[in-house]
Amino acid sequence: MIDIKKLREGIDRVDGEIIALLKKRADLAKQVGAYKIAHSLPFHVVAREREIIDRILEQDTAPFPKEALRHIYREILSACLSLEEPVSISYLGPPATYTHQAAIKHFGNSLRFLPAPTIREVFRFVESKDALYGVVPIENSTEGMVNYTLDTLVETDLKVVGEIVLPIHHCLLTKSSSLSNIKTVFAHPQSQAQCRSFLSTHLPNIPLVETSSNTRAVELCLEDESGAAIAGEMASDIYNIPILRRHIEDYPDNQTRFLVIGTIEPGKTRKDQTSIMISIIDRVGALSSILDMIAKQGINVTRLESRPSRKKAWDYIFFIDIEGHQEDQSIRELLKKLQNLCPYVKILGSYPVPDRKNTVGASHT
Ligand SMILES: O=C(O)C(=O)C[C@]1(C(=O)O)C=C[C@@H](O)C=C1
Repeated sequence: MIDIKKLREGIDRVDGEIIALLKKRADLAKQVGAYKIAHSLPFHVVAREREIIDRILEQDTAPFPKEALRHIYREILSACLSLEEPVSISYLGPPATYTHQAAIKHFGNSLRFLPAPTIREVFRFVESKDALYGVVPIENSTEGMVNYTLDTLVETDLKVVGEIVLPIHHCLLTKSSSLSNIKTVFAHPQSQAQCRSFLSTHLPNIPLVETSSNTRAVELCLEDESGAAIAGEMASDIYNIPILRRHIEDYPDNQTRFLVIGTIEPGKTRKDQTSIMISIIDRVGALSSILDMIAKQGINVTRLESRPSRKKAWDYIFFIDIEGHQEDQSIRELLKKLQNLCPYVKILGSYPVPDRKNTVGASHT
C-alpha cells in the first residue's frame, strides 16, 4: 500500500535539499560578483547564462519537463545576478504591457524593471546608464514593423544585444460576470485590430474606446464595472481584475519580437545572429548585388527591412539580420567588403538567436 504521508515526507526532505543547494549556489554567485568587482568585469554575462541553460537542457531530466526547467533556471540566474549587482531594465511601459512581459521572460523576475513612457525614453534610460538594458518592440507578426524603433536605432550608439519572441494572447478583462453586461470595450488600437473577429462575433455594436496602452484600458475598467479591456494575463494579476475570456486574438500564432538594447556586447554562443544597417548607392541592382555577395560568403540572411533615410527623398536604409557572430571569420570578411561598397555601414550587434519554442501569443502595448 502506498503511504501518502511517507511520500509527502520524502518531498519535504527533497525541498530542504533543493533550498540548501540554492543557498550554496547563491553564495558562489556572490563570490563571482566580488571577483568581478575586483577585476572590473561586467556582472551580466549572456554567453555564460546561455551555456548553463544549454548544458542543463541537454541532460536527461525526465520525468521533469525541460520547459519548466528552462523557466526555473531563468529565475535562478536572475536571482543570483541580483545578488551580485542591482541590475535595472528599462521597458516600454506602463507596467503590465507585453513589453514588460517580454522583459521578465528574458531577464527573470529578480531584476529592477523601469517603465518608460516612450520608445525614445527607453533608449535614453540606457544611454544615461539609469538602466543597464532596454526592451523595445520591433515587430508584430500580424501588424508588422514598429518603425519608431527602427528609426531610433539609426540615431543611437547603443547596441542590439538580444532578441525576445513573445506569443501574444489577448484576454478580455472585466469586473462584469458576463459578456451581456459589457457596455464599453477599452483597448489599444493594435490589440483591437488583432481581436476584430472576437469583438464582432461576441460584442457586436458595443462601443470601442481607444486607449494609449492596454494598461490604460485596464485602469479605465477599474472605474467602470460595465467596461471590458483587452490586455494580457499579467495585467489581470497586477490590477486584480478577472479574466472573462482568454485567447481572443484572431490568429493563434500571434507573436511580437522585441529587441534588447545596451552597451555590453554578448560574447559568442552556439547560435548567434548579427544585425547590420546599410545604405546603398542608388543604382539598378545595387541591393541584389549586396545580397548576392552575402550569399557567396555562405551567410544566411534571416531578415531584410527598409526605411526611408529621412535625409534625401527615395533614399533608403536597409536593416539586415544574418546568421552568425561578428567575430566569425566569414562575417568579418563580409563586413570589410560592405564597408568598401556601401556609403554607410553600422553593426547594430551580435546576440544569441532567441528561443522560439513555447512562444504562443503578445503585442507590445
Ligand atoms: O558566471 C558568472 O559570471 C556569474 O556571475 C554567475 C551567474 C550564475 O548565476 O551562474 C550569474 C550572472 C551571470 O549573468 C552569469 C552567471
